[in-house]
Amino acid sequence: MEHDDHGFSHAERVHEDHRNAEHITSAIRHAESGVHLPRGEAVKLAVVGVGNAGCRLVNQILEAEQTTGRNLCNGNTLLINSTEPTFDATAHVPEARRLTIGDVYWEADGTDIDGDPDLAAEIAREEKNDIIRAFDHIEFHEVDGILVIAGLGRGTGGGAGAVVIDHLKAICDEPVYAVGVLPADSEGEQEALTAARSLQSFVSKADNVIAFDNDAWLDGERPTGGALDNRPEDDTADDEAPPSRPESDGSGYAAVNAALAERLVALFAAGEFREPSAEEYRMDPSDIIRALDTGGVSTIGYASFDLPQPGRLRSWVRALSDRFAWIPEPSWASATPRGDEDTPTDAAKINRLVREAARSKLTLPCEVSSAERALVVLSGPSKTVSRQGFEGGRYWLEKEADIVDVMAGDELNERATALTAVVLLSNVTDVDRITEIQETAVEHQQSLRTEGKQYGTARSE
Ligand SMILES: Nc1nc2c(ncn2[C@@H]2O[C@H](COP(=O)(O)OP(=O)(O)OP(=O)(O)O)[C@@H](O)[C@H]2O)c(=O)[nH]1
Repeated sequence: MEHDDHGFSHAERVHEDHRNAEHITSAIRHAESGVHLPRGEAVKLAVVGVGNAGCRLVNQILEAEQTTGRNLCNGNTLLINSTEPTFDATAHVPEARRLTIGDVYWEADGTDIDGDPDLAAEIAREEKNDIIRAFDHIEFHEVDGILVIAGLGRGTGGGAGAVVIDHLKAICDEPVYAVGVLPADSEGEQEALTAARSLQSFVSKADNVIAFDNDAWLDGERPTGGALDNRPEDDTADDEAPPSRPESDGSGYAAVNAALAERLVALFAAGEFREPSAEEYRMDPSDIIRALDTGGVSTIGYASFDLPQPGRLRSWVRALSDRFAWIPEPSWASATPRGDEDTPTDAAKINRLVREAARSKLTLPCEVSSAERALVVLSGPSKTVSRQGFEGGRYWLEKEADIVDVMAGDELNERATALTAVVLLSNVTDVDRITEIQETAVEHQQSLRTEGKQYGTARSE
């Protein structure tokens, strides 16, 4: 196959020209959308956890920041819950940043939110002043957006979470995104109904909702007889089994929370490492905001592989010869590739990695081609990042996965020990799990009506 001076085949050249034209369009869109993050500046988001799930996940994000050396929120955190979360679940968040709502109700007549989103929403509206005062802990001028995180299947996250988004929108100009956790099927019909309603109100209020499906993520990882499985061992009794919910300390969620936090930090804190990179390939963090501009529901894919590490002696010799040009590098120290080689194997690997990320277990499994926009971020040491492979992966996402608007950028980090691809698919519309939850919700609402029961205890919005 014939290649031009830049090593592109004809098809790749046509694609490259198209891409250059897109860069210009993208610059115009940036100017129009008012997103003006300086290149190389990572996005900073304040993270607000509402309810138990939200509080645990904020804590987990802070832990992921520590282990990865990335910085997503710069300490801008706030927890809002109707019960005091356990210390373990919030250890990384200072006490001053934890607000308890609804205790007046509890003290007056023992009323507890306990799964009731209408009551939770009413409380969050009545305690608006306390919530707004708690927002003082957030340095709004330091952040590019707010991320409200909540489980949608019960009262505090689903009901109060939506009102917290309203309060935030009323006082700040930055976009307010949400992370909404969908309940597992085994939790029951009431949780499905609450989640269906809460998802609808989150989508209408927030600028974008990144969804996480507990059903897909807990499935198969549910420890038998462990905290997540309260059901009888006989699988045939599944239909009659009572709804199961993990233990109240949330220990059964540890693995899925770690996976979600890892993805959120890898995506939003991308651009944090600012090693020199070819300008046209460097990750532009404003693209994250542009990708989320679609509104609707979004999902994240992730793939990574560990890089072979050179032995200690080899890296020491390499470091020496990098530092002092007059010290020649012995051939045995160069046994693993270095520098800017772009071998076909590298290219194929990177291309595969991008595909794997898009085909990986998404935070919300969906039909990838139903996404309106996509953003791919590749992160790793420069010697492992094959530009050709990355372009191939991006090309695949556009053509094979049939997504019209794909943004891409790399983040070179010489200290990384793994090569990572993160894919954000925004405004996905073909999602089986959401359809399933909506169907269960409709059936449950009908059966409640037939039985003459009321949903929730407080007035609805
Ligand atoms: N991934 C994940 N999901 C969770 C976790 N805790 C709860 N959930 C999910 O989130 C939903 C809401 O649960 P909680 O956060 O405990 O409830 P809440 O929002 O505090 O509401 P109330 O219990 O009514 O006060 C549940 O239906 C679960 O699907 C968690 O730590 N991780």
